[in-house]
Amino acid sequence: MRLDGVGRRYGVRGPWVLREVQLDVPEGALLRVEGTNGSGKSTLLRLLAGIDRPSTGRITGRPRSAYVPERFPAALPFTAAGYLTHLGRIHGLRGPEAARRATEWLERFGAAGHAPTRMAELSKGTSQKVAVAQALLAEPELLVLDEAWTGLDRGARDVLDRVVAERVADGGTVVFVDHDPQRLAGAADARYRVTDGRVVAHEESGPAADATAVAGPCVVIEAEGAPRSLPAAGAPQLPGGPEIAPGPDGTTRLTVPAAHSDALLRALLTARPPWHIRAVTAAPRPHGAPGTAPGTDDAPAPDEAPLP
Ligand SMILES: Nc1ncnc2c1ncn2[C@@H]1O[C@H](COP(=O)(O)OP(=O)(O)OP(=O)(O)O)[C@@H](O)[C@H]1O
Repeated sequence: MRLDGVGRRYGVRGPWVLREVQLDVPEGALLRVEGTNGSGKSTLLRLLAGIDRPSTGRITGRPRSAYVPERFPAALPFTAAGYLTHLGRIHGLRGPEAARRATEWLERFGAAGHAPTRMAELSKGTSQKVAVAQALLAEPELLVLDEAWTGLDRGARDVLDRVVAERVADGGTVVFVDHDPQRLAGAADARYRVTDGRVVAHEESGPAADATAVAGPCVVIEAEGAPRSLPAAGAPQLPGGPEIAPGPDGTTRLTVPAAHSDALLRALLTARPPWHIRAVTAAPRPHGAPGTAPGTDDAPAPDEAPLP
């Protein structure tokens, strides 16, 4: 999909919220959109999802899209399962298949018990699970998530992380906004910032950053996944060649120079089956420094401080 000279303003005399936006949205990519409150992120996402039209410019090549809005209209005259089944039918699914998928998604997000609850009576979090499920029902080629994690409990947030990784691994595209800078940390293929009505790409770290990375700080990733999908000791074929050791509670601890942590997180999230990231922490000493042997049992505990 391509946005060419796209602008959007609300009302013929309203200020331009977006101006001259040039953006390529490739297949099989995860794109993060950032910006301050009111900068126009939701406006951009609505245009991408096709539920709003540009005031000027063109959008071409739109794939089959689904959207989780920032505010979901919860007071609808349906039960949770009834609403999802209804939407599944609108998306062209046959009744039984729509009902099956509705149940499946509610189960996956831990909301199966609320299938017969009327939408107006759902808690905010459960209502948000329905909002996410409605977007996933029809397996969209482009999934647009506007703060979709907000209000979800931890289990459901983790499920949504995995679902995003699965969609991208299957060749779909996901565009998301989230207030948590650690959301899907390192997994995004590109990050864009909406600022002064423009959509600008974030600069990625270049080769110079990589050159100094090995001597720099480390990151410890605690993850859960299929142990046989990673080698038992050092893994040069993984980004950054992480040191690998058993972590707490059956997790695996991967220690990698900070400059490679984004790429490693992406590799884990898009592995088949995807790994579940339990924690990402800064390591106290440089990777490979004498006595630190990151990831081994006698290594000093990593700092608990979250990464910046
Ligand atoms: N339907 C609308 N009618 C009029 N103005 C609107 C409408 N939607 C958004 N705006 C205005 O467009 C600007 C950008 O809003 P938008 O919701 O896109 O920003 P945002 O970056 O998503 O903000 P936030 O981080 O607070 O969610 C704001 O000034 C907002 O008031």
